[in-house]
Amino acid sequence: MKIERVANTVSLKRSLETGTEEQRQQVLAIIDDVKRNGDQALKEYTKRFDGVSLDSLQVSEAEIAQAYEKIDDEIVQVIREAADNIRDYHERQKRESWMTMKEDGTILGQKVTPLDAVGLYVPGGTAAYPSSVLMNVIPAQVAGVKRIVIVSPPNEQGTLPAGVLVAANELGVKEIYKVGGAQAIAALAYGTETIQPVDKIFGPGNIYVALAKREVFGQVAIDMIAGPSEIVVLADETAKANEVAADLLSQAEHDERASSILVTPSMKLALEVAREIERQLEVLPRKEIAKASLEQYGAIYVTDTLEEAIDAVNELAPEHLEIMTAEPMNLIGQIRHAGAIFLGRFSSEPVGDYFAGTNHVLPTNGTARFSSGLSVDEFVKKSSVILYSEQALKENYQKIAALARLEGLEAHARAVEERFKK
Ligand SMILES: NC(=O)c1ccc[n+]([C@@H]2O[C@H](COP(=O)([O-])OP(=O)(O)OC[C@H]3O[C@@H](n4cnc5c(N)ncnc54)[C@H](O)[C@@H]3O)[C@@H](O)[C@H]2O)c1
Ligand SMILES: N[C@H](CO)Cc1c[nH]c[nH+]1
Ligand SMILES: [Zn+2]
Repeated sequence: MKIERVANTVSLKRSLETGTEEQRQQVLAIIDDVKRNGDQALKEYTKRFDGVSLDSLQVSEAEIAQAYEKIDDEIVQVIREAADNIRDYHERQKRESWMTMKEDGTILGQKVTPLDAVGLYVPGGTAAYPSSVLMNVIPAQVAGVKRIVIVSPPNEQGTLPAGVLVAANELGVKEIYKVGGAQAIAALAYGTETIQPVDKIFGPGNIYVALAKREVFGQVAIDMIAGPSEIVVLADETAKANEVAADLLSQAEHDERASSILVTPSMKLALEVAREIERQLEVLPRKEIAKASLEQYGAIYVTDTLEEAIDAVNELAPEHLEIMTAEPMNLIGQIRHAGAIFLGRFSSEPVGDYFAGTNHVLPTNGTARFSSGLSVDEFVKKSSVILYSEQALKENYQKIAALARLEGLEAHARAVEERFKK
């Protein structure tokens, strides 16, 4: 990997795929077709893009049972343990409704209500992660969402990966449909004979999925348009090069467009990590993907001081930040932008991807500057509650009317005055 000497101005070489006008038109046509022709359109696109003809779109009990036969019992136990950790963490994020009463009898509050129905898109191919099923479904359940639907494109055998089905079944998800791409997003937004519409759509996918999510936004809510995975490791001379290299590779193997960056004031560590990466890369099964990712989007930045390195991290605003310095806890206050912060050498990034309990759906592409990872908040909405007493309105209606007239809204003013007309 290339080593660059930098001060505090660095940039993450990010790639945000926006799609072509032709792809957008194609997505619009698919959405329109699903709106008009429902299940029939879903089955036709599944045949065209996924190469399978399906009689039924819904995953059957028999498919779930077959999935369990393909997965070791020990892995099922591990899925359960990870699910418990994720549930425990997200329970702490739960917000309660609240009310407050003033002396004049006014009651103000906020009513927290779970969304009625949400849809989770699970991408096809090697990106069908059982862990992402846990990370999306559990916060929805903690929030109290009643109806949770999963959609995902079928494989050549006309079913979904065993790990995805087992993870979904372990959480008690009953509605799982074998449909992917823009057609799945259209079905979740507008409904078909088989798939009832939902209120919000979650989950990553390829460019067709991303474009479809953008198009249906407004009809339904969407979570975010997630970009490729990112990791920045902030390390000093106390870090172990083999561990830093392994963690950088853990995200590079996700995608050719993933970005893995080391920022360090130690040239010695930089040189060792570069060598370790070459060594470890050679024996990685997903070597080609990781190599392409490191070549295009990877970097080792060497700064003069640790302070400059911290500035660089804030500039990068990464999805994942690992701090491997002598006293990682002492630096946390200076980190302003990062989706998740992993402290110390035993908090390797995959700990968060799978098991610690924190969510692995995190802001990418620098959006950690202004947004946060997936949480229970994304599965609820909040209604303001107002109960004004007679005394409170009597004392304040003339002020309210004055503000209304300032805005030229006479009916607003008269509405509050009406109560006190002699
Ligand atoms: N950011 C994250 O957290 C994260 C996690 C996992 C996966 N991903 C992303 O998910 C994506 C997975 O992509 P994938 O393609 O394997 O699965 P996918 O499920 O996103 O897309 C498959 C579907 O794309 C549609 N499609 C394919 N070619 C088409 C065409 N020419 N016209 C119209 N529709 C077409 C088909 O309907 C097919 O079912 C990758 O881009 C990966 O980076 C991101
Ligand atoms: N690191 C990914 C998000 O950036 C999430 C993931 C799923 N499985 C493994 N990793
Ligand atoms: Zn990962």
